Amino acid sequence: MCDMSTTTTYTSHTACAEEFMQIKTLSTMPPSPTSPLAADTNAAAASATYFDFRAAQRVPESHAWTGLHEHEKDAAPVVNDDDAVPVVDMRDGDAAAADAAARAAEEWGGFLLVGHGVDGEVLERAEAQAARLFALPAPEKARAARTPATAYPKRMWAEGYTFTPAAVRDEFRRVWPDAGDDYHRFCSAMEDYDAAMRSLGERLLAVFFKALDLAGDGETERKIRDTLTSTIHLNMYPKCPDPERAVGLAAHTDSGFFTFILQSPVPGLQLLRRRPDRWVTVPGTPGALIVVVGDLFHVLTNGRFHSVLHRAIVNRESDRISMPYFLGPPANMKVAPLMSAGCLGRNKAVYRAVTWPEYMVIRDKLFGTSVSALTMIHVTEEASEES
Ligand SMILES: O=C(O)CCC(=O)C(=O)O
Ligand SMILES: [Fe+2]
Repeated sequence: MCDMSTTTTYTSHTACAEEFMQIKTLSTMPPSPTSPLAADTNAAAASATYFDFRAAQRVPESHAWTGLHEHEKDAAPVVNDDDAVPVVDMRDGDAAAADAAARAAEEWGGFLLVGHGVDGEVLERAEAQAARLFALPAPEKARAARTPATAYPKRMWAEGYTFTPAAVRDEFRRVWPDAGDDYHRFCSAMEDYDAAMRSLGERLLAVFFKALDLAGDGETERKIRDTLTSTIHLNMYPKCPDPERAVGLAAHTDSGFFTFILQSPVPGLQLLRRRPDRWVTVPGTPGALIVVVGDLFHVLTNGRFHSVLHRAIVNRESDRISMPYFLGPPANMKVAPLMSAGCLGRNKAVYRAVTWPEYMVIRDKLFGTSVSALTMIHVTEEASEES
């Protein structure tokens, strides 16, 4: 539990009110893969539950999902119509990038980020090292692997790791106890990836603040920027003999502020586009990073930026690796709508202040239902009038 006496709030929050449009949740939200707070990397458990995807000739019942492809657009990446995933180019200049980011975060909750200036060599090395890790023999790589989420009725077609960047050297000594060259190469690639993503996160935060017309509020921005916490996922979705029956990662929203996803050129990430609801595949764009808005950013922006349901599908031909980098607040920080966030016509905060751990408790309780945890911290008009 967190000590409320040390809890601080980003802003005071008076309200912005307008009915929050509840996202139609198609599936449940995972308690663990998207939460830095619930990562279980228990070595014995991971080894005991290891499933050998490479040997699988078919998708067993334990991994067979139904109702996965119930939407109009499940097919190939869409590149040139209304369902083309928006692109934000940081080379376009602050104002244009902020405009594009605002539109994308409002309408989609995610976008492709290009012109971000991150050294391609850092990204390639991180990806190559992740691929080397996944190529290790099962007993070795399983020692630091995440255990499959048991809350789901079925297992996903994926394996992976969850760690905070500061813990990478401790965590991966379990895979490489001799701390030899492979270990050092891996760790330094992850540390460089962390440094690059953190600094990009700080730059994107400035773009978002401009997008929200908050560029003048340097103090709040600084407070958020200086306390950002981060978590890395390494996800591997092996090629699958029957991709229609399997899911790489079930539909969920990320719980923190925002996520950068480095994906190999093999596409697989889908964003839920709303009204009418349909899944849109994000194209595998070399050099681009995918940005996904999370629930606590949805709260911070009073629902103006939209936390997007997303999922990963698998395919028959190729393995796919993704490396999400999650940014969020520290555990003791209360997150509340920013008072002046140009709240889409709202003049009241529609969410109450929560810390990340408090929010995760609510999310976990709702797991398996179709109710979004955001609705549980939604403030009714009466309640906000009283406060
Ligand atoms: O693999 C992907 O592209 C998505 C991963 C993801 O959404 C997550 O780890 O939360
Ligand atoms: Fe996610």
